[in-house]
Amino acid sequence: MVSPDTACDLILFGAMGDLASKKLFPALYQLHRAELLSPGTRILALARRDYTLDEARQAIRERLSEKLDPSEISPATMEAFLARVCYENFDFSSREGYTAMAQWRSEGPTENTLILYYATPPGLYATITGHLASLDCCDQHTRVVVEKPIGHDLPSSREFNDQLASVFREENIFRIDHYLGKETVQNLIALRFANNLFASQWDQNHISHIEITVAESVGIEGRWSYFDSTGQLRDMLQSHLLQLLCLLAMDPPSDLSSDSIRDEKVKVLKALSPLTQERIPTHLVRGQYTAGTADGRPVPGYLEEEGSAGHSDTETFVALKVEIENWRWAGVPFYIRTGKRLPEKRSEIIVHFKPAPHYIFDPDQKHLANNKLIIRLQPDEGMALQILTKAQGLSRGMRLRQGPLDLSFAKAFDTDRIPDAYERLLLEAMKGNQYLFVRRDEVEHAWRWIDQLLDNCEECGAHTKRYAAGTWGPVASIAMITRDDRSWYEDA
Ligand SMILES: NC(=O)C1=CN([C@@H]2O[C@H](COP(=O)(O)OP(=O)(O)OC[C@H]3O[C@@H](n4cnc5c(N)ncnc54)[C@H](OP(=O)(O)O)[C@@H]3O)[C@@H](O)[C@H]2O)C=CC1
Ligand SMILES: O=C1O[C@H](COP(=O)(O)O)[C@@H](O)[C@H](O)[C@H]1O
Repeated sequence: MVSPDTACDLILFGAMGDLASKKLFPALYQLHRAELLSPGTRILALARRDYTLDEARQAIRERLSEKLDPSEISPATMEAFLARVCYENFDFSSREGYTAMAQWRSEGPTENTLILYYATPPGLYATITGHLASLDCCDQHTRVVVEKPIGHDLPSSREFNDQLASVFREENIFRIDHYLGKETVQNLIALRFANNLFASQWDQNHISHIEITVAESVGIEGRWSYFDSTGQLRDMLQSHLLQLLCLLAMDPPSDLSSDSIRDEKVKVLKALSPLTQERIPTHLVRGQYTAGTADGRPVPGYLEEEGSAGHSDTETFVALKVEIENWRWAGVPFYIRTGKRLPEKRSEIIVHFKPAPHYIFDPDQKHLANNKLIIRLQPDEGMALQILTKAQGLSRGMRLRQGPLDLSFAKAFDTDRIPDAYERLLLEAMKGNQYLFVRRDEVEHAWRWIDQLLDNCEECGAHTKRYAAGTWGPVASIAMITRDDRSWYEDA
């Protein structure tokens, strides 16, 4: 837990945007409510709209009321939280406005740690950094929190990382991948390295293959122009899915320090087998949704979404087979898929263990033979280990039955609420702990792998395939895994 003594001056660039309304202010409010913010912590909200301080606080109050459960709001707590918040409006691209920010900073205690949070459209990150540098607003202790995407490809991410490095020290740069803040994602470290049962079985001797599914039922939610120039590969695979893969596949770090964990993740990224042009037809499926249904309602196709240009080959779904070229994982495929407008919001990892070396039961039950560990990241956070037992009853002989050892975190630990990822991430940034943030070399190795994949797709003229909203992606995704005599978990 963070010491509430760590007083910070948190400056939020883009404080009236979607991310700030949906995630950042609710997370800050929850930290305040849990008394995890130091009494001395101050928040400066910056945006373009011309609000007075009262209007800005009212806007934040309304957004919090929409977002939080009524039981979490008390007028006294809300007012005490809002009293921490100041507001300034200016255009971040013009130098002048930054003086108001510097003024606010100079009015507070100088010992407060300065944290700058970039929650603006990514096109503004470089401009803001440039102004902060030229106005001498930062010192060697200033921290910066940067939302994804960090660049659009390897060259642009390097350029931006170089610029950040010219102003901030790497140990003060907090690159967000909000999946790392999710409790269930952090639990991968506990599961793997606190339980020798799993630690000793976590390799190609015992595991046949692993599935990672991050499915969303939403479409692109009014972000057509951002999404169309990005796509699911860059938006989700380059960041969240590769991070999940790293946490699943990395070797044990020698301790829990930021660098020990990140060193191990980098080794995985370096060992990813390239998706060459020869492999693209069998190892990669990209899809784009057409009209269909979501939660029982008809929904438009990607090309009919608001803001659409009417034509595009951008993928809203991707499925791929990834191999890791090292001793631990040789010959173990990782099947990964993620998409918009799938039947439900569900993120889960399925670890398929190999069958026992010698099989003595009815041959007609051999299909049951593999143990599976199902890690539910969201919703119904928890995990289940599918094991084989004897089917109960006198008439059944030695028949096998598969059943789960099921652990639902909410039920087992009587958790009333699981903290949102941003609560954890803001807390760690205030503490100065980087283990849940992405280091420069991780971002760049991830881009290197994604760039070659996209280049190879283009070279071999691979196009996106269509799937109806409300289905599990193009049929080619099922064919990809069926070719290996396997199936995606929900089809099993
Ligand atoms: N929204 C989400 O769920 C997620 C967002 N992100 C990332 O977070 C970042 C912010 O996204 P999001 O909140 O959706 O963006 P929005 O477009 O909703 O918000 C942008 C904010 O920046 C302000 N702003 C924009 N241009 C200027 C300018 N020239 N001068 C001053 N203020 C400006 C806006 O001010 P005003 O409102 O006054 O115009 C607004 O407060 C992006 O990098 C995005 O990729 C990452 C993960 C999820
Ligand atoms: O970063 C992003 O993540 C969200 C999905 O996050 P989740 O926590 O709801 O699983 C995704 O919708 C968005 O496109 C992407 O930019």
